[in-house]
Amino acid sequence: MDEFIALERVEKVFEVRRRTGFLRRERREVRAVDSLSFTVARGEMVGYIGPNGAGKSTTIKMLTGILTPSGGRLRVAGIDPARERARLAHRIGVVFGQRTTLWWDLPLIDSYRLAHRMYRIPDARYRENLDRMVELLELGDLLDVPVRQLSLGQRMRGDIAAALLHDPDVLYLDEPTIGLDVVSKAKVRGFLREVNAERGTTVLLTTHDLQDIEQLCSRVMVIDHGRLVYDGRLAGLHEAGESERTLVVDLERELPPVEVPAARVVRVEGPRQWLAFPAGQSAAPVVAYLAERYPLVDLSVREPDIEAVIARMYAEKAVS
Ligand SMILES: Nc1ncnc2c1ncn2[C@@H]1O[C@H](COP(=O)(O)OP(=O)(O)OP(=O)(O)O)[C@@H](O)[C@H]1O
Repeated sequence: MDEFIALERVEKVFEVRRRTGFLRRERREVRAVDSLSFTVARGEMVGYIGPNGAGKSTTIKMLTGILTPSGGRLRVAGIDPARERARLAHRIGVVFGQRTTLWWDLPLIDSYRLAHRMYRIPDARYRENLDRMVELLELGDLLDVPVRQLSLGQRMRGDIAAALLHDPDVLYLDEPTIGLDVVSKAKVRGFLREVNAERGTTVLLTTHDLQDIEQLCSRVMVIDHGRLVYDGRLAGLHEAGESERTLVVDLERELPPVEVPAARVVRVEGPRQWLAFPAGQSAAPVVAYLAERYPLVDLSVREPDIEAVIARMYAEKAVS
């Protein structure tokens, strides 16, 4: 397999100083990315998802060379991004849904002319690419409009075109459909599918919208606390099953597994028992039932792990 993006035990540790008193400061390490390994083949479209603070942006920043890893080995198109950021820039395109790389006060076309010069795109290729983008992203009427006057959906299409004019081999998309209406989302997704099929562009997509993944990516990676917790087909996440929460109960003494409707004992350790129950259901009836019949000392509820959460989110999306 042609490994276009390769990470081997990549780490990123931030040192943060926190004020803990009038003159006291505490140093703390945040392990944003922790021994992360994966490869992406040329032409793959991969979803990269996880909860807030999971380490997604940090990964993308290392892949573009903005941040240097604290450890491990990272390559994009055979290039070490942190060492050869300028050379890599010609091979990658980046789109941030929350920020624009376009010139705010200038007509859209001026940002493209600048990219033409900056990336030294051959004239014929520039014209060809621009024409194709204008056609596919319906930018014709927008080229002479100052960027600040564009709607969010128009601006996003403008940004995506800007990221692709220099024929990058890989495209990083960070929330490309955030805030867009249904029609604009469909346009952006349709275009990305087209670009991937037509040019074989490798795409790494970060999103909180699982429909982006569903419609674009055959593979999804889930990151949590800087670690890869799932890598496979989206259907696999789906099949990860009905997610469950866990009620941990401490009884006065060791007892046989408790019997509670709509919950089942999954583990017993001395007087402590673990009960799984559907995540969508309140813990209150289970707790009330237990409290009435068993000598309870303490209890706590554990949320499902990220895979299960994402499986459930996906299941809900699929139904709605
Ligand atoms: N420059 C920094 N200095 C210190 N800590 C940082 C820095 N950048 C990120 N972090 C921390 O690293 C962790 C991972 O952050 P990151 O932005 O990569 O997460 P994310 O998955 O992109 O989250 P979100 O979905 O909210 O954008 C977080 O705990 C964050 O607070």
